Amino acid sequence: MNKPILTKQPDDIAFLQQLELWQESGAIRALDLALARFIARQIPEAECTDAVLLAITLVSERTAHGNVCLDLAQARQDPSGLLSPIGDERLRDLVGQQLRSQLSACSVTQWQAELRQCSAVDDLSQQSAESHQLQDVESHQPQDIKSPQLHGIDSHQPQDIKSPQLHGIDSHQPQDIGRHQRPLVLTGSPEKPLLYLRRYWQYEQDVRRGIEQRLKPLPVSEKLRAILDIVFGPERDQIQPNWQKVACGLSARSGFSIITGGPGTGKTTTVVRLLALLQGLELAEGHSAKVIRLAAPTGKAAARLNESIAGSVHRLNITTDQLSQEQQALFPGKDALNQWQASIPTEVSTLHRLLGSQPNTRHFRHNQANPLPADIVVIDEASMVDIEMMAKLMSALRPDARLILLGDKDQLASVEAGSILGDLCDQAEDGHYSQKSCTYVRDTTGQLISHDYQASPSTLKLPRLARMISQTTTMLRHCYRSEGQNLLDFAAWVNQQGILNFGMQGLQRYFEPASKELSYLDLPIRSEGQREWSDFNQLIVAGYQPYLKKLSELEKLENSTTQVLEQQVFEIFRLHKQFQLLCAVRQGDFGVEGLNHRIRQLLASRRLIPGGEQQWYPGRPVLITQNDYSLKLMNGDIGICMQLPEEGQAQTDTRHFRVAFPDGQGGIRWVLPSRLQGVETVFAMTVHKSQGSEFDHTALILPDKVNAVLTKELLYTGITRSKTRFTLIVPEQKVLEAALQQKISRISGLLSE
Ligand SMILES: Nc1ncnc2c1ncn2[C@@H]1O[C@H](COP(=O)(O)OP(=O)(O)OP(=O)(O)O)[C@@H](O)[C@H]1O
Repeated sequence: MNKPILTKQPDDIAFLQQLELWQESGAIRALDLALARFIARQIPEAECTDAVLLAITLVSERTAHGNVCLDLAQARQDPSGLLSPIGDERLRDLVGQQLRSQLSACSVTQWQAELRQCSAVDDLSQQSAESHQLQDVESHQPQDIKSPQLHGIDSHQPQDIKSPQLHGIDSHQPQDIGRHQRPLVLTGSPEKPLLYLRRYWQYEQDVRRGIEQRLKPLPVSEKLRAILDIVFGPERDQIQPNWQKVACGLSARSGFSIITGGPGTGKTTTVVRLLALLQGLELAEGHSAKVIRLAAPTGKAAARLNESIAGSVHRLNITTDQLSQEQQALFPGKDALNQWQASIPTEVSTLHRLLGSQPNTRHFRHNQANPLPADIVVIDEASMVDIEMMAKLMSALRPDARLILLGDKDQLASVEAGSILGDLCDQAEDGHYSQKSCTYVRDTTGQLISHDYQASPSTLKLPRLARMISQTTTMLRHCYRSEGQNLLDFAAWVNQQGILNFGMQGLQRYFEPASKELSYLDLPIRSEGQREWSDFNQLIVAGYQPYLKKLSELEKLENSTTQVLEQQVFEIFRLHKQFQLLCAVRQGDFGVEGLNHRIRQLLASRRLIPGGEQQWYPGRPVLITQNDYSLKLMNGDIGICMQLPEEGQAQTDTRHFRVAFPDGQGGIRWVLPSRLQGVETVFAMTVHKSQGSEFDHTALILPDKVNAVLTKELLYTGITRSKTRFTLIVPEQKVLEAALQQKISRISGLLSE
């Protein structure tokens, strides 16, 4: 049955003209409009309703803001969060009013019905759970999603949307678009209908499948308790339950597990003990050790885990005389213990490197066809992993490989779409452990999970997958850090949105009287509307002076050996890590761009760095913004420009700039500035970019206007980048108040029934 070939021109469609205005106002991207136009060309006129085009535009626009899909009911009920903020007030009102009138023009039921009728939409919403499952399997066939044409739409490259291949679809009959090639997927329940761009739907399916196939409880050896006792040593603290032990027990019986917790709760310590437990179980049974791979989403996070995991493995040091006779029988002799300890890896790579990223493609060397040769994979800082990367990781794992995710669920979600760790840990606070899990934990770890964390009637209301994931998730609840307690208490207050109960007085409690750990700076407006920056300047100079002073000594170094030089450079990096200014936004006087400029001028005026406008100068700290495999530099790495004597010519005056980067293996990598492509000055850094890093003292400056990116998660992430001191810089108190009340809400269907 052939439908007529289309003759309509998108320019004839009044709603598309309205969308042009939306794009000009900044409410949607050119890409969102291009997608709506493209699909309008492909589908019969009768299907091309305003409601359909609106849904396409919104789902595309929402993914740019971190959402995996569009919840139609929620969009209709609360349109305030839809579309990007519009600067021009008149346009804001006009576009807002147009959006509201479009949304109120049809009910959610009608909206779904029109989408179902549309040949660009693959309707999975009415399928039974069983056929849904079948669909998952079917849709996994490579031709569904791997065709370059569809990657064109999905990968959001406008030029691909106009690719001849896609026009090819246009010039043929639209009904020829196979169901599995339709660019949109409608799913969810009648109460929560979800519309996806197919690529994101597929990613979510891959992640779900990867988790589900690992949730079946694994057999657990009866030696578990004995080995766990060796790994943890004699119980010193009386905190009950010891959540670290609970985490090891729950993770040991599942192919998928999550260990979450705030700063200093012992995530790294616990994962080292867990890996020791898993390897110990293998070795005690006479099997060979498992292949373990450790990874983190950025170079910086990988380097930090590298450091802390090496320390934790070292502290694990188990000796024969510590063991009882029964325990010695499991690991007879020093060699067996050495072999056990050596089986725990300390090398951490980035996730991209682990999967084998290939230049200029979204594909990785390791995938379903060429799985990663690993039995156990640990991913740290998992909150930073977006849905695409998680899906690629799941596809690259062997079906029998264990996956362990570590991270702080309360931190900012990934920059790209998805908030996987947050979604998976949504219920972690309350535990929801079943009776079976509690009995298992008691029998294998000796820990008693109190009633507060056991399953309750509310557990039954959770989706099935959420209930299952709760049984393999542990939230570490005790902080073992000896310093910065006041700072962590404040972070917890921000995270729990204390402002809703205690107002701003609740916040003052932490800052008054000013403690060494927490300080508060405002930037009052003095004369002629000018702000008073003197306290800020003092803070910045005090923060950056130590490393810059040390750097100036370096320039005077002559005849030094490489070793001495490197020691000096490490000292410069140590001093540099003492302080970091963080910003919430990029643009404006209070954003990264304005503040980098201001700080450069300030430091030059104090003769701490050279004046002038040259791009490179000694003391310039830089952040790598894109992976560069040839230089072995990863997104997030920080380097410092230095002026050094040329190697072998120390006594001459020939001096050159080099950018120094710690190589993560105890050495320094020197790079010519001209070779660095994606770098930016980092006197000021966004909170997003600071994820995975830690500094002794961080100062977080807020902008002077309320902004959608200001959320409690952003504040929490900024505060927890500090080890010992935190300074909050607030030009306008109402902006802080708004940020404390705002929560990130990202739409996904990961845990939907
Ligand atoms: N059970 C414990 N008993 C005593 N000290 C502990 C315990 N667990 C962790 N620690 C100590 O607490 C500190 C923080 O531990 P760890 O680095 O494992 O935490 P983390 O959650 O990974 O921290 P971060 O948030 O900084 O990544 C370390 O000094 C560690 O030695």
